[in-house]
Amino acid sequence: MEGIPKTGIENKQNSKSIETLNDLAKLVDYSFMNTLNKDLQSTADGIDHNPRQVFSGHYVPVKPTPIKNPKYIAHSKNLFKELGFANSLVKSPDFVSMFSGDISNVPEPMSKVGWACGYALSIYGNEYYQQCPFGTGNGYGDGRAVSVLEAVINGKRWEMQLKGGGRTPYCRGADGRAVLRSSIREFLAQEHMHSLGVATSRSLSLFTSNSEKVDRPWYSHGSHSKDPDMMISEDIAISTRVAPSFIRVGQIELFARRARKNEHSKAMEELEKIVLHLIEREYSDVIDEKLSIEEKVILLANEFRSRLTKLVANWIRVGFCQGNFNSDNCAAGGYTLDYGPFGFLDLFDPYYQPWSSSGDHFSFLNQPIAAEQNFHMFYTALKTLLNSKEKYLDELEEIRSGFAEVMQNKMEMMWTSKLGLSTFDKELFNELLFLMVKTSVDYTVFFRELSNIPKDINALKKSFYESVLDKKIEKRWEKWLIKWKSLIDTAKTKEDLSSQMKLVNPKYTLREWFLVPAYLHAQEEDYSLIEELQEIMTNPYSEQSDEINNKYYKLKPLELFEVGGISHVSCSS
Ligand SMILES: Nc1ncnc2c1ncn2[C@@H]1O[C@H](COP(=O)(O)OP(=O)(O)OP(=O)(O)O)[C@@H](O)[C@H]1O
Ligand SMILES: [Mg+2]
Repeated sequence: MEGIPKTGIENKQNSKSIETLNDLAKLVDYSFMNTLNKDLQSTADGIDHNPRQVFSGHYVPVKPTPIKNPKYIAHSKNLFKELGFANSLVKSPDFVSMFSGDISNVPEPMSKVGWACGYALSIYGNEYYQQCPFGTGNGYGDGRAVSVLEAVINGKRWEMQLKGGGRTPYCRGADGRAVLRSSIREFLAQEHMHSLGVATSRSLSLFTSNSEKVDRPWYSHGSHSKDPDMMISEDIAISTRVAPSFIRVGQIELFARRARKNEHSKAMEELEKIVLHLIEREYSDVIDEKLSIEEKVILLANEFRSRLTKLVANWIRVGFCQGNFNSDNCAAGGYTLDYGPFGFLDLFDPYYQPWSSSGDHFSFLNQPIAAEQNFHMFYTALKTLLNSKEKYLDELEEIRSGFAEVMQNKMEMMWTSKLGLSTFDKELFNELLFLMVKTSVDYTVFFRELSNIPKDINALKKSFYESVLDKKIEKRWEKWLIKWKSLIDTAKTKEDLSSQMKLVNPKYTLREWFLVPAYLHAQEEDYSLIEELQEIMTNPYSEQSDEINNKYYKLKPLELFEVGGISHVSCSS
């Protein structure tokens, strides 16, 4: 299992557990402030909450806006343990203040001002400027995400970022807030993905406000409408997410676009600085500091290609669809970022897409292509740094043009492991795809049942949404199973193979219809379902109690298909 790729910092443990904010303050390290540029127009106090253009610099000092009357909802016990945080820390008044947005009284040397970053947007390989209210791209970036801390904890560098932390210059006139519903989804999903062994940003804590609400478009009960059909008033929340950095492909693009257009005298220097920063934060274990910038760029492209292809193959392995895989939602460290209109598959559908506004671009089995489009934008940005040096341009081009093949290999390896085989069998796989679509199969239940190495197709029928099978299709399933059995690794005992497959095919995934009651109850101040889901979904490969099995290992009820807010969403807020 792997989480976020290692940062290469020596794995030094904290000398003692972190019980107070003062203990945490001793570990802070804002070294990026020495190497990156601050926006020159900003003032040091960070009271900079109105939308405006940010023309240069890598970050803008921003003071987060606290939520009123913060109330604890959840924290990740797993991440707390990894960081060496005592569980009692989460309820201490100074921790609650800080991670609900009030950093005005944090202990020295913690910064009393946070920061937000600008980034560009490309959708499916096309540069966009329209989403910026000024039409220039200078007003787009972290509109509601404010980082508040960087620290080296247990030998790893972590950045902590409030999502929903109030307006920043990039807010585009919006409120800078996140609602409780979407914050619960993101909070649970990040830790679930980590437990599934998929690289991701992590969840630290989640606080809601006891008294502040905002209006958001949403669906009326049982609505089949594609877009929300009403406005609702929702509680707001701040969740804190944690990663080695939050640099996005879009961020590298922003500086490359400025350099390409020679927008100001430091544009090229700022591009180089952000790329070196990315390498330092996310790739220092594989890229030697002493190499030339060109050599570093080549290694970076190669390693990011490797991480991104692995990431997307992993998404497909666990049935995850990111939903809005634009370049600004694509972390340059190669992990999952932005759990907005994401979804876990119930019914297997290659075109499954939880975000009703995206068409097929970001649909389930198109994610490798969407990733390639983001990689193309990353490549285009990096090219700007190679100073027309042919040798390096050729190498970079080769990495770019090899993306599809590397992706295909990773996909084949992934399917091979899901099927418990040692080599990829195209014919067997294509027939399975056909049958899964034809029979309307539940993706998670099917692969988990297959992991039991059933003697006939009866056990697999548990995963079929189709209750009556066409005779011809039934015969094809039987034939398929016989062929599959003839190909599985006979050197292994049935038990060994089954255990191996169960480590690849999760039993429990965070389906949207599990999340809906959890956030609805939370709106009534009942957080028990959040706790229950947290427990179950951080052990997704384990066999759990019969009660949990009956409740969470099952097909999606038919009446929930095509219902707005359950089967699709139109925005993430
Ligand atoms: N309520 C809001 N107030 C201000 N800015 C917002 C708000 N909602 C979204 N944004 C900004 O709009 C852009 C696009 O939104 P998107 O849904 O991709 O992001 P998000 O879920 O807020 O962000 P992230 O990618 O940081 O997880 C982002 O730059 C985001 O910061
Ligand atoms: Mg986003």
